[in-house]
Amino acid sequence: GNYPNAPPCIKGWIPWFGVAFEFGKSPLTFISQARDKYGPVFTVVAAGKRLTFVTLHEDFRTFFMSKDVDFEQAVQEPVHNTASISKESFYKFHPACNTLIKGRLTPGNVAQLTDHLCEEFNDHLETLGDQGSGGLNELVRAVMYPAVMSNLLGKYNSPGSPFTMEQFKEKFAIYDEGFEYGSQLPDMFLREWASSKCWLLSLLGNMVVKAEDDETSSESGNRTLLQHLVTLITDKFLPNYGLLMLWASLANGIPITFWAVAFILSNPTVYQTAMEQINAALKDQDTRKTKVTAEELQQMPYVKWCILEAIRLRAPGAITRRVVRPLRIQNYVIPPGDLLMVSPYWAHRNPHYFPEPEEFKPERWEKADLVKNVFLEGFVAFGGGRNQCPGRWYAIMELHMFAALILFKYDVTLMDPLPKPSNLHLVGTQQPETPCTVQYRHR
Ligand code: HEM
Repeated sequence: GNYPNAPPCIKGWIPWFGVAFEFGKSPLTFISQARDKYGPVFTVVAAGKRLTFVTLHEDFRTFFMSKDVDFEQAVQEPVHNTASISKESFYKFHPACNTLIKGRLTPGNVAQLTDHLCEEFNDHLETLGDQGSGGLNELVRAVMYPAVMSNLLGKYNSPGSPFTMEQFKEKFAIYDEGFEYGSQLPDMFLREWASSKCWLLSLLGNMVVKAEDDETSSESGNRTLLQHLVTLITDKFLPNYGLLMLWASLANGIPITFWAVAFILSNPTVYQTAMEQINAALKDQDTRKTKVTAEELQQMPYVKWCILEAIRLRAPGAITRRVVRPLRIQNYVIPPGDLLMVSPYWAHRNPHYFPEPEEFKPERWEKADLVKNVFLEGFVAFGGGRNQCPGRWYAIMELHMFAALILFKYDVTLMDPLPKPSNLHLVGTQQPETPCTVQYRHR
């Protein structure tokens, strides 16, 4: 129409539906093929939406910093579909929500959550017993779901509560699995997904009541994220915001933990180097009641490199902004209304920034100034700008802690080859395509 300088546009032959089918089958592969064919900036029309992909690193600054793009306007509809929060409420509360979480999870505040998280991980790891075998993905979830929930949101399972952890694992898995479709489609097309969402919303309703009760008794320094949220959100959507926060805190962190442990175990020299550091830092510790402090984590920089390398290789498929005014990128003008997309997954496969990009090479992180919390150039797993992931310092600490603890306490062996990542999803990180069994024995 009025934008002759718009980027090349990929449309399907069925009007409106566009390339939704082809795109939906394997969006990650589709993006890289489209880039090869159409160049670094291109628009995909899928299910009535225009998604404009920006693939050159030099344009990422514009994506993160331009005043002509907007985060809230890009995610409002998906937020409505996935957490049933009204448009008015979202625009009213979201900016303060983001500021709140960012403020609660600064590197300094994260250090104060470390001891409690370690206790939780230790206790849940102990329930594995002396030896056994099982799916690594299931193992990671069984330990991390309850531990991270309790660490960030407070204990939810008040005695006599009808919500069990087993049910939670099942409902959350369905909700997370369908999150991408759920963000696009009305509930009526997705019965089972919608019912899991309802279950989770009542759980959050229950946790909010508990957080409000405990609010009066806890000192401000010890409040959980949920208790802070309770004082911020003053409308009826409080549990819904709780659900979003819960999803954000588990959806990427936990699958990437799986990948981090799997990468370490599948690579003998990496494993050996990591174990030397873990054993040196924790040498006199009890393997049954292991306490890893923030200082001890700092003595295991190689393990942290492994974590960052796993995050690099399994970064979210896409992040998004809404174009609100005509936006110049390369020689194109992107029309307002487009969803602007960056794929961290593909950005991290650019050999200019990450030589041998498909290789798991923790040493590449030696060059990053991690003490000053600076990542490697070209690393965008946590997004950027005002809406950069506020949980990133927590995420790194959590993954670092989990890897150190499980490897110190247990001798773990992979029984299956390292799975391939599934490329079914664009939102969030990739799940393993095949099961991955481990054998473990308490040290
Ligand atoms: C390795 C794990 C994680 C990865 C790769 C990740 C990645 C991301 C990305 C890419 C975004 C969007 C940023 C943008 O659009 O610029 C985001 C947003 C967010 N993340 Fe994370 N994240 C992780 C872990 C966590 C954890 C553990 C928490 C909570 C403690 C968390 C809380 C959030 C929240 C609340 C938002 C929304 C921010 C907003 O509404 O402005 N994330 N994350």
